[in-house]
Amino acid sequence: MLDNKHGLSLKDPSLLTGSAYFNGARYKGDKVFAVLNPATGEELAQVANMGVAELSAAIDAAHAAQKPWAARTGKDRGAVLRRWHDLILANVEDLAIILTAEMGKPLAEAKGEIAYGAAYIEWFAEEAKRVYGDTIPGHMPDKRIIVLKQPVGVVGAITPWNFPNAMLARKIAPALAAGCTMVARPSELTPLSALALGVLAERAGIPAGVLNIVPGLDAAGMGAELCANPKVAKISFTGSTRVGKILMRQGAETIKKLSLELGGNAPFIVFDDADIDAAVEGAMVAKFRNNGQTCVCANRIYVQSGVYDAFAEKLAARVAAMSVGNGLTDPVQVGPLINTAALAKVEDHIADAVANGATVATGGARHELGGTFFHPTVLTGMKPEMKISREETFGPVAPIYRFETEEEAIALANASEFGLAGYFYARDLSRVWRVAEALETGMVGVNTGLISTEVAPFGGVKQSGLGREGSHYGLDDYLEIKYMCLSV
Ligand SMILES: NC(=O)c1ccc[n+]([C@@H]2O[C@H](COP(=O)([O-])OP(=O)(O)OC[C@H]3O[C@@H](n4cnc5c(N)ncnc54)[C@H](O)[C@@H]3O)[C@@H](O)[C@H]2O)c1
Ligand SMILES: O=C[C@H](O)CS(=O)(=O)O
Repeated sequence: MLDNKHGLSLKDPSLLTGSAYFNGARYKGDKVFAVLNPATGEELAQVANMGVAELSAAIDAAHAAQKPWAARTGKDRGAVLRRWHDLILANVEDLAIILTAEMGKPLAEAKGEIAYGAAYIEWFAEEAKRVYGDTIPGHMPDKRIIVLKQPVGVVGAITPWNFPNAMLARKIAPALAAGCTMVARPSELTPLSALALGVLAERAGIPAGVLNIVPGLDAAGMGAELCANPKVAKISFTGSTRVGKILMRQGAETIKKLSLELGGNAPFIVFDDADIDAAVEGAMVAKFRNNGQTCVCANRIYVQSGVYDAFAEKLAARVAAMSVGNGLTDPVQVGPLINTAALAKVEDHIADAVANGATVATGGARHELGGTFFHPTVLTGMKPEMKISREETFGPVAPIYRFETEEEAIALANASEFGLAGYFYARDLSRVWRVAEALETGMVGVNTGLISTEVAPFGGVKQSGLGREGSHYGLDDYLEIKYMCLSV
């Protein structure tokens, strides 16, 4: 698809914009940065390099817009969100092309992400009408107790590059449904998807100042401003645990509310009573979705001794058959890694494992396409002391560890400071309950490798984050509880 704007074949070229959007207006300025296509290295667009001054202006706009936005009924806010949802789905082809071009995931996965992000908007368009309070029997005859739920106020959002549409939609939707306003700073690697969402938000009738999207290279400075500015009530962050800790420290000064969706290191356990073919299919999804660049990806695969060889052989065969290429031009399963740093981490994890006795069952090397393309890889003979056991690979490497007993598998799975997702395959019902309850994760997939949905509470424990996104729980993170004591 190489015609019209920036070499992309878009039905609506106005969706590809490099201008920041805040206070209902677009800003480009003379300071810009380039966004590159990771599959080709070509420049896609030049994007406004906004800084702390522009971010502060956007925060002022969000603050001024918040009370009028909250004063509208939940039903009215929901109707605006619904219009935005409908516009996103009506433009799914263009949004997916922009997403694949800047992030690299195959077009089919990009379309899936757009639909997934829109599902959060649809969900919270409905939830906007259900911000319920309580009445509590008074503690004295002349007292009446009412519990109100009110929006927290201005929300600062910072999002990652791996799901540049859905990770932002999953924050904007509950925030605006609750009556909050938002200033969002997308990843400098993939700002175009966020800016396209802004174009459609304006068309949907989201008022000026309610949603503000401010790209910029100064991630640390802009994050510090969001954390320090007293007009910002809450930080909603999705990204690495490393940055999450920085934001927690910076937000402490003004007691910022926090939603943190951080790093993972998901265990994927296959017991000897599992359906092995189903487990292989589950591992393919849990490991290789988005080329392994997903927070809930299986990072460690533990297989019980009796089925180890059969599982490893089947998985290696499926992985070896995966097609690799430019997700924009070819119907491939695996695109490029986002950048050379990601490629270096994948190679480092493989080299460390092999140096400590692991075997490459398939893959293990850069792809002939060059750039950041890499052969999907399966490693066997893995040991807990290897780097890949304790670090999030965030790439297409499936390390398979052998275990003997259920107790050993649970101990191995829980030996991590992370606790986002975990998966296991087993058919014994008592085992299913024992293992699901024992895993120290926020989410557990049982006989499935795909758990992400807007109807369920997404989030982690330990150092994988705070709070939940999606489901009816997801609105709570954007609401304050107020208790009213009425003398009658
Ligand atoms: N739990 C989840 O829902 C979830 C979802 C997607 C990604 N992630 C995690 O995100 C990571 C991959 O994404 P990434 O590479 O974009 O993460 P990252 O933490 O490097 O960057 C995330 C965002 O923070 C910004 N940032 C970087 N340094 C900052 C600072 N000092 N202050 C403020 N902002 C700063 C980045 O520019 C980016 O916009 C992985 O660890 C992955 O597990 C988690
Ligand atoms: O990278 C993790 C995101 O949360 C993606 S998903 O929600 O699992 O699809």
